[in-house]
Amino acid sequence: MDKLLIRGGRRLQGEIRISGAKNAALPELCAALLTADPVTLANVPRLQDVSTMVKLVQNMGVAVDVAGERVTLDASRLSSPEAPYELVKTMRASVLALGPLLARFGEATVSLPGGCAIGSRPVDQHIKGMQQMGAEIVVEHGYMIARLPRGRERLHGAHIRTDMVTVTGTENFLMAASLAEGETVLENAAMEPEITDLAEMLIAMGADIEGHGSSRIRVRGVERLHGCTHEVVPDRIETGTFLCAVAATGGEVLLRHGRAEHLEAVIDKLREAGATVQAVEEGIRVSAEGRLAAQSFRTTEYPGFPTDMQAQFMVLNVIGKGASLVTETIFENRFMHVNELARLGAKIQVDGKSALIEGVERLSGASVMATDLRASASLVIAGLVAEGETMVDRIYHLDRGYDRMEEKLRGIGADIERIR
Ligand SMILES: CC(=O)N[C@H]1[C@@H](OP(=O)(O)OP(=O)(O)OC[C@H]2O[C@@H](n3ccc(=O)[nH]c3=O)[C@H](O)[C@@H]2O)O[C@H](CO)[C@@H](O)[C@@H]1O
Ligand SMILES: C=C(OP(=O)(O)O)C(=O)O
Repeated sequence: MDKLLIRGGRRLQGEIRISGAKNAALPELCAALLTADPVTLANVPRLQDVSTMVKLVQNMGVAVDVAGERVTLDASRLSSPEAPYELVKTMRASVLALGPLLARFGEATVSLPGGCAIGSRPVDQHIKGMQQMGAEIVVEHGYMIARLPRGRERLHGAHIRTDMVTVTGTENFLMAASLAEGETVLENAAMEPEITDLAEMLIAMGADIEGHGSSRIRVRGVERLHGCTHEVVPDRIETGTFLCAVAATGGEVLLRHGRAEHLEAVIDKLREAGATVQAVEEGIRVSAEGRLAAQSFRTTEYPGFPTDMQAQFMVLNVIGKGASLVTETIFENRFMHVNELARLGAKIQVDGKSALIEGVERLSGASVMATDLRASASLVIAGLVAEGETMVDRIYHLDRGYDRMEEKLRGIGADIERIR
């Protein structure tokens, strides 16, 4: 199992190129199932989840050609509309196959994703929404088995109001509604930039969508969608992770292609902490010196502070001046990094949904274990500032969602190597 060895204490200086967003690329790979024409995605990040999604659609019979960051998919023929447990268990986003399969082929068998390290993560809203659009769904032997009633060829439009804001739920409904008969209105829709990016791709395929980026989206179904070429939006969470890394170590870095307008809640907190963050033509420029001021925050849906940035920003608080309170409102178990950060010298007390952090002047290197994707990223940032050596184990979590993170960090002066 690969590990990362980090020798902390280096300033970060230079330039990093931000990759395409994992959480946009994954639904967009599934959107290729909606058409018999070839679809090309550009700026696809090279990471494990993308390889898993490619495997998932190949397993259904989709022809996929991967050429660096360009992926072309041809779903003209499908052998089996199924997402098996073996693939779904490693990547929850596999549930995104449900909407497109049902919409185009009228049937889908998708393994229930189950829980993961950060929480229970049910898919009841996905099921309810698809049922409202006319699908018959039974859950048996750990699978959602979905089909259209006898005599029906397409899903139908519906008025869907989810009980909570769900990102992949909104994406599943958007894809399904694009090929459904009639109009669908999504209330309480997620507003994340990845939703907007997916909607723009679907529009380029011929879909009729209005209101994406707001909490009310209207989709008028069309009979067929055609191929397109679409460039995946830059990854705001990768961008935020590197912003926090530079703010923690000190230095000056340009994050090429980073989009400040997608990260306002994080950037506001970084500025309040004392970092300089500027939106420039090429991306985002960040610089910081010395200890910053700890910042309290609570995670909420976009445009609030993203839960996917909670663990990384917490490191700034751990080494920041003063006390801070971090509240996680999206997932019930997203403080797995706390005990590992404590091994490096962090002072954090968790009480239910909140973590009370008392800033310390220094961290000292130790062996730590990654427990989930963003927890891994927080341990890497902590390792970059800790004195001495930090070994981060189980970095397969990190590889799931970061495109060659250690190479990018080495490029800006970090002392970090992968031990195989
Ligand atoms: C591939 C992808 O894009 N993943 C992101 C997506 O995950 P994902 O789409 O899985 O997260 P959701 O937005 O659906 O989850 C939000 C909350 O709703 C709950 N819920 C959701 C659906 C459902 O049917 N029932 C239910 O109870 C979840 O357990 C969670 O507490 O949004 C999360 C919240 O921004 C991010 O952390 C993930 O990085
Ligand atoms: C939680 C995340 O991803 P996923 O939904 O794929 O588990 C994440 O990207 O931080």
